This record gives sequence, C-alpha cells and structure tokens, in this order.
Amino acid sequence: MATKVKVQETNEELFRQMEEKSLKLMEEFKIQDSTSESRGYIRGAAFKYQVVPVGQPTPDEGALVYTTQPQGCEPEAGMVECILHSSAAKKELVDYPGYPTPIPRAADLTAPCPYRIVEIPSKGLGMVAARDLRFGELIISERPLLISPQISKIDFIKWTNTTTPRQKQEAACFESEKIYKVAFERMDPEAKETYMKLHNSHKHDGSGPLLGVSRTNSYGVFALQGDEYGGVFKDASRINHSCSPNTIRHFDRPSLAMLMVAARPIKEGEEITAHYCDPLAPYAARRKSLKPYGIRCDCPACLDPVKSDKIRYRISCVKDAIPAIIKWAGNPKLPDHLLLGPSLELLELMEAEGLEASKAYEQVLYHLFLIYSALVIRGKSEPSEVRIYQEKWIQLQTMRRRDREDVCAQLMEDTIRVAFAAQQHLGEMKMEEVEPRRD
Ligand SMILES: C[S@@+](CC[C@H](N)C(=O)[O-])C[C@H]1O[C@@H](n2cnc3c(N)ncnc32)[C@H](O)[C@@H]1O
Repeated sequence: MATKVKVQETNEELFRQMEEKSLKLMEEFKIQDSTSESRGYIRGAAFKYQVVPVGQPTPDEGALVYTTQPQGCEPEAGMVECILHSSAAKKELVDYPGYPTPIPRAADLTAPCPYRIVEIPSKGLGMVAARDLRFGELIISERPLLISPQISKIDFIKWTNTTTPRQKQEAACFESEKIYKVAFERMDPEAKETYMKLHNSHKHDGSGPLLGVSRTNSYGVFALQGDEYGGVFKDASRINHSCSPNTIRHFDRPSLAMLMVAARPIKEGEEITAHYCDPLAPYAARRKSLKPYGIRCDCPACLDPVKSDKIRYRISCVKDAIPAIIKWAGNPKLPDHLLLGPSLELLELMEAEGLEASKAYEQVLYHLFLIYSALVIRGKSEPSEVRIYQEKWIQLQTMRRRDREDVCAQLMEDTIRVAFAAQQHLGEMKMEEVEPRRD
C-alpha cells in the first residue's frame, strides 16, 4: 500500500518552505529505504507527497495528515503540530464544538507562576510548587508541541517470510521516526529545540530520537475516529510520576490545551506529580507499566505493596451506590450510620493513600453528599455537612470541565430521588408516632 503524506496549511509561504524541506527529507528517506530489505522488510512504496490547497477537501481518505493547529486562535500561546491518521480525523478535530478558543487561565492573571522546573534527586528534572497551592487551583494550562497517534499504523510495510519479531519492531520504529520527522520539520526553531531537550527513556529499544521523546513524554489527549492520540508538552512533560499523584489533568479540546489542577493542597517546594499508569492497579502491574520509562517508583505505596495493594484493591471496588442509598433512605428499619460509616472510612483511606485524583474519590464524595442529604431530612445532620461534600464534588466536576447543565441535572435528579425516599421514611415514622404499633 502506498504511503501518502498530505499537508494542509493556511500560510502559503510556510507551505512552500515546508514542501521544500519535506522534499529534501524524502530524498533522505529514499536513500535509507534502499536498506529496508536488509532490515527484514520491504516498503510498500516510497513516500508520495501531496499538497492540498486550503479549503479544498482532501482527496485520499486514510492517508496521514500533517496540520498545524489551532488556526487563527492565540498563536502566541503556541501552535501544535499534529500528525493525524486521516482527513476525517482532522475534520473531527476542527469540528469540535467551540473550537478553537483561547486557553483557559487562572482567574488572577497577576498571580506569580505556581510552579518551577528544578532538578529532583534521582528523577532528572521535575516540577515543584512555587507557592502554596489550594485544592482545585489551576497549576498549568499548556498546548502541546506535538500531537501524534499513540499507535502508528505502519500497514505499508511488507514483511518478508524470514522477518523476526525484533526486526519487525525495529522496522516499525524506523518508519515511525520518518513520520515524526516530517512533523518535526514543520516546527519553529524554538519548539524544535525544546522538543529535543526533553527526556528520552527510549534510547535503547530501537526508537529514533523523535519517537523516543514522544514515547517518554506523551499524555493521552483525545481519540479521533476511534484512534487514541498523545501530546508532548514543554512544561507539563517535566512532571514526574507518582502512584499518589497530586494533580488532576484534563485535555481541553476547544483550546487544545492540557489543564492540570491541584487534587489536594500542595505546599511550596513540594513536588507536583502526575500518574503515568493506573494508581489503583496492583504494585506488580504498576511496575510493569513504568518499566518502559525506566522508573523504579519509590513512593510509599510501592515501598509497602502488601499494605497498599489491599487498600487500593478495596478502593478500586467502589461502585455506584446510589440505588443502595435510595433503598436505605426509604427504609426506616435501616440504621442511620449504615452507609455513612463505611463511606467516611473509605474517604479517609483515600486521603491517607493520596488518591484524591481518582474517580473513586469523586464517587465517594457524591455518595456522602446524598447520604447527608437524607440524614438532614431524618433530622440527624446539618445542611452545612451536606454542603462540604456537595461543594467539593462540584469543584471536581468543574476541574474535569464537565458540562454545567449535565452536572446540575444529575445533582437534581439524584437529590430528588434520595429526598423522596427519605421523606417517605419520615412519613412512615410520623405514622408510627400517631398510630403506635400494637405488638
Ligand atoms: C515525562 S519525563 C518527566 C521529566 C523528566 N524527569 C525530565 O527530566 O525531563 C519521564 C521520565 O522522568 C523520570 N521519572 C518520572 N517519574 C519518575 C519517578 N517517580 N521516579 C524516577 N524517575 C522518574 C524517568 O526517567 C522517566 O522516563
């Protein structure tokens, strides 16, 4: 199958320069291609280069598209080089509701930058808090330097009968590097320099330097046409991993920016961390996922896996308890503390384990809000208790940028269901007061 590389650009001059650069690159690739058979595979075809004038539909579906985004919106905040699997993927990207918008910023624009990038012992560079940070405070909002597919589709490679798995891996890395090189050539000199300065933990597995940096520094950003994409960032990619991360991240599609907020209060000088793997997975699984990064994590959970695996397993089992809460709220025979005790204990456990960034934490907060709502109706709690959990849960929804109307609708629906059940309970209690049982 022929590999076609299409380019879409609005700036004609940039377009011309790019074409020139890329043609040079193609020449270089052709030279390298002559060695592909000795690498255990045959390229289906040489790169075919295609320039697609602005505004015209891209003729070939399924071919790679290189595009610089977001066009015409806050270029000073950084332009993103994108490698996309198809023109349909590009259409999905730019047709996103509201796209493109300026990057969301902290409310106080005069506040000093909340972070510093510094050397962290045995971790290379890392990010630390430049001042005390509040729960929910926006730490960074940044556009990536590059967005690329998480998995390359190298289906133009024809394997020979004798190709070994290792040769296949090498060939895939070699071809991917070429794909990255075209995007890299489109970056401005400053972005190129920044990209090449990022850490590369894939120097010895056959990855070329561009692919290596992408594999080391990419955060998942979105899916287009069912394919996952990752982004490499100047500052956000300096954040080191922790199995008890203190940030929550959200990729904001309209502005094409990664937003990271504090999942709990962070003290000045404390390291700002993110998760590279599922923090609720058992120690052995986390260790395996972190191996390609060259990380041997020494966080408290990894230092005492017997204890933390048990706790994390319990937290990973947290499920939607709303039906149980409604049942409890409507049953006068069930004690007040039946669901409250275990939920408070779980929340405490999550905070002690540093898992405030997990979805389970958000879920337990919501359960507590509903339980306290029912207890207020039962006359066993105060509205101020309800507000503590409600406000924190709403803040988490805002941090994850959930649609405000959806959040309100969910809140209303569940509160009404629980309140209705609790009122029924109250009615039954009152009836019992008026007509005491005879037994
Ligand atoms: C995305 S980069 C993070 C920034 C990197 N420390 C740097 O100097 O640019 C990922 C790399 O950082 C290092 N790293 C990240 N988290 C770590 C941790 N918890 N312990 C040790 N090294 C870590 C590993 O070398 C990993 O390959």
